[in-house]
Amino acid sequence: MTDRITLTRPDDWHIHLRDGDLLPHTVRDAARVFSRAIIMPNLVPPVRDGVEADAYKARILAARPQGSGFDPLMVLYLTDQTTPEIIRQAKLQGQAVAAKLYPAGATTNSQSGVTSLDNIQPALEAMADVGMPLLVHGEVTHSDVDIFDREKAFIDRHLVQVVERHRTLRVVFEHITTADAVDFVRQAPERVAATITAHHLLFNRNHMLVGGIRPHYYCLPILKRQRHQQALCDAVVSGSNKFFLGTDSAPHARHAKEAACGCAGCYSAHAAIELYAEVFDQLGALDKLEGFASFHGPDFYQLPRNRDQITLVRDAWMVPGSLPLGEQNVVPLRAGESIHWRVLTA
Ligand SMILES: NC(=O)N[C@@H](CC(=O)O)C(=O)O
Ligand SMILES: [Zn+2]
Ligand SMILES: [Zn+2]
Repeated sequence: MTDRITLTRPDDWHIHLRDGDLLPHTVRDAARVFSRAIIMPNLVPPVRDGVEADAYKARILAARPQGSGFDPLMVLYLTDQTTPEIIRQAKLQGQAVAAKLYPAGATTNSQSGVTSLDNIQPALEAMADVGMPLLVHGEVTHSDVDIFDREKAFIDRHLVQVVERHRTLRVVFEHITTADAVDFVRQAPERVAATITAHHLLFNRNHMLVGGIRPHYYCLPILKRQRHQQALCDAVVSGSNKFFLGTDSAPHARHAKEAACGCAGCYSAHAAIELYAEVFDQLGALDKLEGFASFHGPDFYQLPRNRDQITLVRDAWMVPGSLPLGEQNVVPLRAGESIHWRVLTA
């Protein structure tokens, strides 16, 4: 049994840091282990252009712990109004590394999202042209589509066409949750990849719904049945470079989740790499963790791999029942339970 593993320092290719007085807490948790992170732009109002990305980046940098070299990689939020000029300018100025498609109404703070893909064709053409990857929250929003089928419907109705139509566009299918998404990404061209969260590897919808409803497991895309969880695990164990780490750590205050209409999002930044280590360990695939966490992401984004390393040891610790994040309390993943791996601090 392996009790210790050393990895090239990982990055998080999908995280929500939020803003304001949450920032010092979310940035500290992300920067604890990750060297870089793709910063999701779904603020209110969202990060719509290079100037807004620069301003948000400055707030993140100001919130870093002393001495931290944490590097936030900024992302534009596509709206019906996003022009090719906005894309070209942000790329030219180095203000954003990617742009994110939120179908309007699909998830938290997606009110300003895209109402029809027709509206962003010129922006997508510009992205393909300048080499700016498209990041996708891949769920349809039509009320006639069951919430458990929304990811597959998005592939069939939209993603296939986007990939076919824009032949040089690089695409990251974010936080995939189904066997259908795994199959789609596998058979797609090299320029199509996906992030996978720790919680979609660890849990299925039974964890959320059997024996009582557990709002802290509620996120979007929603946890699916076990067969899909297994397909995600198979994808990471395969070692394919098309799959990489993106926590989708997304804090919501306890009162906003433990409510009659609770918010979607799980907080995992307090223990992200530890939770992934646990999954890979359970799958007997600790040797595949470094590729997934530290190599496939930078390779896809055409960025250098990190040079330094972290070490994880098999050593259980208890996660607090709740974490103070600024004025708010957040119930993190594994709250009040133990995690079997720990990061060795130098
Ligand atoms: N994943 C979630 O359930 N929530 C995210 C938004 C998102 O990534 O879809 C959030 O911002 O809270
Ligand atoms: Zn999303
Ligand atoms: Zn997200």
